[in-house]
Amino acid sequence: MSAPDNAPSPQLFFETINAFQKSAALKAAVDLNLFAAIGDAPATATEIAERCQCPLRGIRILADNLTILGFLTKADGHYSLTPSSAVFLLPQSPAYMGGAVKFLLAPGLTEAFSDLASTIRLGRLHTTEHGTTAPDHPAWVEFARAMGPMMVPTSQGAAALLTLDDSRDTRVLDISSSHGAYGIAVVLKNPRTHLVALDWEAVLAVTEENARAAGIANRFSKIVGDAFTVDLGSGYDVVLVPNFLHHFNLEDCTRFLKRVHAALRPGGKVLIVEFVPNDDRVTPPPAAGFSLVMLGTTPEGDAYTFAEYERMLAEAGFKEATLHPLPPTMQSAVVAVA
Ligand SMILES: Nc1ncnc2c1ncn2[C@@H]1O[C@H](CSCC[C@H]([NH3+])C(=O)O)[C@@H](O)[C@H]1O
Repeated sequence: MSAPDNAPSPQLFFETINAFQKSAALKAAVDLNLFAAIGDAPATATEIAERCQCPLRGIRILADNLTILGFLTKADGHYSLTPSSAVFLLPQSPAYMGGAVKFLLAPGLTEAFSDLASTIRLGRLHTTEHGTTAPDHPAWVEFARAMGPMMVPTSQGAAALLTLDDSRDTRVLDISSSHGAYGIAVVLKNPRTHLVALDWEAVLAVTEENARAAGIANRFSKIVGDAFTVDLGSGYDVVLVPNFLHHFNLEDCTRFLKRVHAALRPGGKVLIVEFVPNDDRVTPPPAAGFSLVMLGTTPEGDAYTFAEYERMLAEAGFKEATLHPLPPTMQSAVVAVA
């Protein structure tokens, strides 16, 4: 006789309280280069241990655990990569995400979650005053180096939403350019477009490196400094605002969007990329869950709904706000006209 679906179970408690062990196992596999050690041919624990130059016991237990988690499959004592692991966890893959481990599990970030109760009770971060919104926060250089490959599908989806006039020279401003993936994707699609990238100085060095590698160095310039106060310039055809607004409160986002409106030419577009939960704020889980990241790492950030973006954009002077999910990613674009 099987238990009814709603029978009390401690399973969720154990899965959640031990979730840090899943992160630790995946981080160990990336650190030990275990996915590359398997590659495209099934391998035994002994073979993997030899290739990783580790004692057998740890590799066998780790490989079994990664199989339980769904990163590997196991048949007849041989481990293989799943299609997703081959795409995202083999270092030679263009979509390799192993580098993101450095940012996502950086001590500063995990520490921010070490006493969430205090953060909630105090109504401010328990570790630092400004969290990741501090000027020149060093985590953003790590982010720019580590997260670029993860942003490629989202940036291409976002670029596909924009049609730029190819009968004249056009200009795009990328706010919080970081790795540069968003601005570069637009410029690569539009041969007469010039990219202006804005971020902190040390981060812009990474943007510039990536712009050069993408072959657009001659259509690239920078604005260094605080996006809330630095001169943004004017007459842009498009302003990209990817993953920036969620760090701030609604009033500051609206104030910022007014600046963006003033920087666009009439009829120009703002394209925001964000985690956009439904009005219930609990679905879809990946987008809705992002607000916890902002609770842990910023003083006032949040994941805003489309209705909230519509209000902020209208107040800032924009019209025709539309929402565009960017599958297969968990993010959406909000586009509006100046
Ligand atoms: N006040 C600020 N002025 C300029 N850049 C900022 C500011 N606050 C945060 N940033 C940058 O905003 C970025 C946030 S992460 C988002 C990066 C990129 N747009 C993406 O979608 O992947 C980081 O690169 C920070 O350095």
